[in-house]
Amino acid sequence: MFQQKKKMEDGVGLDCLGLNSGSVSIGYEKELPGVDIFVCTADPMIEPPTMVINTVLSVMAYDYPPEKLSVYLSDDGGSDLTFYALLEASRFSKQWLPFCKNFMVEPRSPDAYFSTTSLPLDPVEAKEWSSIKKLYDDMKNRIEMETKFGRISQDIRREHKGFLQWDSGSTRRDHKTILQILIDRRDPNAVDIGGQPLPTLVYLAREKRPQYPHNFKAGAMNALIRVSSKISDGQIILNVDCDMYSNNSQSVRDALCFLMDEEKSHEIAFVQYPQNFDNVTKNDIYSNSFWVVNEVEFRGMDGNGGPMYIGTGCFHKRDTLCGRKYRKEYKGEWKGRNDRKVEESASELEETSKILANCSYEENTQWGKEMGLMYGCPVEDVITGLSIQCRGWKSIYFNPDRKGFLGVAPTTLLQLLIQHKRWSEGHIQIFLSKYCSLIFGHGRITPGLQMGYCVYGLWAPNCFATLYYVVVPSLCLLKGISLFPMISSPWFLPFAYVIIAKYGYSLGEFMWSGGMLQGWWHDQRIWLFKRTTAYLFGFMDTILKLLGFGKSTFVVTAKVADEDVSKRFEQEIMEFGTSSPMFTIIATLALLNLFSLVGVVKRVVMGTPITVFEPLALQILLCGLMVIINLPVFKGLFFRKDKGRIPTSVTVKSIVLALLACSIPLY
Ligand SMILES: O=c1ccn([C@@H]2O[C@H](COP(=O)(O)OP(=O)(O)O[C@H]3O[C@H](CO)[C@@H](O)[C@H](O)[C@H]3O)[C@@H](O)[C@H]2O)c(=O)[nH]1
Ligand SMILES: [Mn+2]
Repeated sequence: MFQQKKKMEDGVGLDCLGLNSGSVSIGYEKELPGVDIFVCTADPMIEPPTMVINTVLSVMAYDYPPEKLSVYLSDDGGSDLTFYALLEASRFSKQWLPFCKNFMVEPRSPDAYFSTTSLPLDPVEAKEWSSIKKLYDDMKNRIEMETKFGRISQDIRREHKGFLQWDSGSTRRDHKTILQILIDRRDPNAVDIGGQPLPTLVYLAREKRPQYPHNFKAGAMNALIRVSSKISDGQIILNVDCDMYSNNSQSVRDALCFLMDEEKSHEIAFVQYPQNFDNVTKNDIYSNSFWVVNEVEFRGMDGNGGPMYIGTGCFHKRDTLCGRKYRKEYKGEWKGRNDRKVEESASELEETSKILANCSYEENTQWGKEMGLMYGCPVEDVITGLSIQCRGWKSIYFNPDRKGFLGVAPTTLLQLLIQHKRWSEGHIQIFLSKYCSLIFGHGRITPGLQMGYCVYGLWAPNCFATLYYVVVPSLCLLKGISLFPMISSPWFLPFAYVIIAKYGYSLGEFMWSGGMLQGWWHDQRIWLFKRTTAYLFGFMDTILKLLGFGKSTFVVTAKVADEDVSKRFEQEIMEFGTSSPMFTIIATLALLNLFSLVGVVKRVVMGTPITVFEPLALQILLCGLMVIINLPVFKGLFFRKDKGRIPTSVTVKSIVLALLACSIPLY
């Protein structure tokens, strides 16, 4: 079964275990475990409530028995706007879910569906399609109207008792736990327009107090784990970011094929889908596609014990996420534990569960250490996954043709660099902590996986090698100092081999994984920018933290942009626009190489014989490539008039810095 399911990735759609709908073995239907789905959001301004509820609706509409499905929205923004949007979604789901099921809609995020399909030909279907689209548009308008005002009107407040939980004193960072069960599957009235039951839907904003660290997404997830254990206690937990809608209504059943497999499931802790995005443009100038990560690196890890946990699109067994250690005897054991009966009424449940999301609940417990997601690391997901694997569990990477989840990738250069700073910082922190895959992982995970983690763990220190290569050879070129062997020397061969093999392989790997030549070139540019800025800052911040300065942060990636910024993203024009120190570094490095190249050209024009340049050939090549790859930077510095250009202050700073660097005497 197991191997067969894996083969599905290659398009051999096999219906393993009979779990997929419409299959023969109805018997399995009864055995299906409860699935709790956690959606995390943190800020209604940069994660618009309409986007969040599209994700919620897409996971509510999974092809899975609704009485076994519960969806929880964690709102770290503690915003009544998000709550209002969720309330609207709970009403709209009564039409949307039956529509999806009757017409086999795909994808089941209304926004994504209506923007990719047009009016169906069949008249019956067309009528339904138009009426549901109108309902959706009306709802979206209502939500956007309230979001624009930034405040919920009194009329709407009166519609639901949940709004009473926002009292005058509550702010984002200081409020008590807000918990509302919007749909209770035990309620006989919780049915859709066709009379079918609806999945449970819960809104949670855990308590926030300034004196308690809230531990960002990890803290939110742990509160969800506890609250859900009281309300639905699904044995499987799916975790998605608020922008990652479900693009495939079969994903739950697919994941269960691994998690319930008769032979192997007892050793599997989680099933991870890759991160894919639906806003990637044709040539992908910010290299958001992760071709090589998804097709090479994660498959490699999969073959060595399993991929990392990357925080979204991941199905966990509740037990293992809560700290359970692997033991051989577990085989076949967990299936028996089904459907705990909850006696309390919805409002009683709300009151008793609220306590579990209070700040003080975790004091003197193992939460954040041995239980749930681990605290203190900007990539809480990766360190948690690693510790699960070190407890003896395996994981599965599943990447079917029809993508399981689609999210929103960064649309400006700065957003991208900030995201990568967080990631590189998180990975190096793990590498330098007691959880280092080489030390802690020794004897616990396979050597292949130990090394696999190092690829990411060593991202950050890589900045130094890159900085050396983009600065020193060019400066030496300017001064006429040769660093590499002559082209005619046999010592040139190893250099030529490394360069050709490295870049030839990199291009090949990129294209085998599904990328294009242009995309690869953009990928090289982004690697350069990431290494010289994001990784450098990530490394420095880590060192500062190790020395006791600075504290953990989590800068949430924006999922919306101004109209003209989005337009430039569509047109694939690189977005600078703000004066960030990262841009000063990028521009300075570009100019420094430009000046060196100009220096060479000047000498040629002045009549210096070409032979003089032979010992400098590799440096000229490197410097020339640096100038070409930085063309968008020069455009941003000197040739653009739009708001996305490099700001004048950055231009001035970088020119001064580059000139200073060029005037350093080297002997
Ligand atoms: O205090 C916080 C901060 C963030 N989030 C949520 O965490 C998710 C991820 O945040 P985002 O800004 O989108 O970060 P990304 O860089 O896109 O996230 C990737 O990397 C993170 C770790 O760095 C993981 O947590 C994510 O799951 C993974 O998708 C979002 O849904 C946020 O709403 C919270 O719930 N609380
Ligand atoms: Mn994200």
